Amino acid sequence: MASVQIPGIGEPSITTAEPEEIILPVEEQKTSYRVVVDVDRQAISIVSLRIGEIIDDHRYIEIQPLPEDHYQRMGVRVEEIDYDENLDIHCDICDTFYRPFCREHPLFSIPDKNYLPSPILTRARGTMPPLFDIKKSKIPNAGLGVFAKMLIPIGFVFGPYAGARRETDTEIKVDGYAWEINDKESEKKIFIFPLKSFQKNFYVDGADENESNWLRFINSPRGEEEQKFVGFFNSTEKVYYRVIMPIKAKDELLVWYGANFGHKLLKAVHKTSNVKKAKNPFIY
Ligand SMILES: C[S@@+](CC[C@H](N)C(=O)[O-])C[C@H]1O[C@@H](n2cnc3c(N)ncnc32)[C@H](O)[C@@H]1O
Repeated sequence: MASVQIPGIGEPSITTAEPEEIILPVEEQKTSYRVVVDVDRQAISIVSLRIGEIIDDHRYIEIQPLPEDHYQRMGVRVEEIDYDENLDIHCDICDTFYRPFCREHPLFSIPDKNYLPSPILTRARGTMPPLFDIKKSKIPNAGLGVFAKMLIPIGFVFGPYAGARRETDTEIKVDGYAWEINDKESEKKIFIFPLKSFQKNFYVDGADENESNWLRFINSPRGEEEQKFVGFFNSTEKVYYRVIMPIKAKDELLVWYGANFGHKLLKAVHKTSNVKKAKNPFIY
């Protein structure tokens, strides 16, 4: 799976922190690291193995080895008092803050499927990784939705959301397919690393299936119990979707659309707005 990368390792735009200099005791220098799915926790994890030690393949499904220098660039723990929403992430599994992200439970990016232009398959459908199906949503009147074919663990990241760039909202013709990228006061909880300001607001509009990718088929949850997936920005001004609770095979993927549109949709369609506020800087 050479094309799969851990954000911050393969993609410096997400986490470009200078590594803290960590001097390991001689014993620990003989350690090797593996990126795995931890089947018990249903999450992406890193396991460390001493020389000669064998991975517990009842509990872990190995994805790829992790070079020592990459491991050293992963996050360090920060106290809640030092927490900076622009630099740090809250790991939901450890319930601890890390800069820039958790050393044991990193994010793991799953790329879109390569799309070969075709008259019978739109770009949006053709970019969907083989882990999913598109079919009628289980939410009444919500149209199509995306369903998992297998367990999707905590820590998987999909994206970026693809679409046509729109400079103003008046250019958006269909409601519900455009992400607004901005740095307004009201949308402060954006993960920006390194710190920088966006030049101006713009929109990524996925309404057209031939200008977007499969993420445009993902619906919004009706309440907290359905919220397993969140959208977040990074310094590349792109929107990614991140799994925060395991998604079981056959479950529909539902992503919280953000404070503005998400609540508007819930109020308009389901007469509720019961979605949890989380302390993660990626969630806004
Ligand atoms: C990003 S699209 C999702 C894909 C869409 N269902 C389709 O078939 O193309 C967002 C639109 O889906 C519908 N939708 C998403 N979540 C919904 C929900 N919880 N309840 C009702 N409609 C929803 C709304 O029409 C919304 O504008």
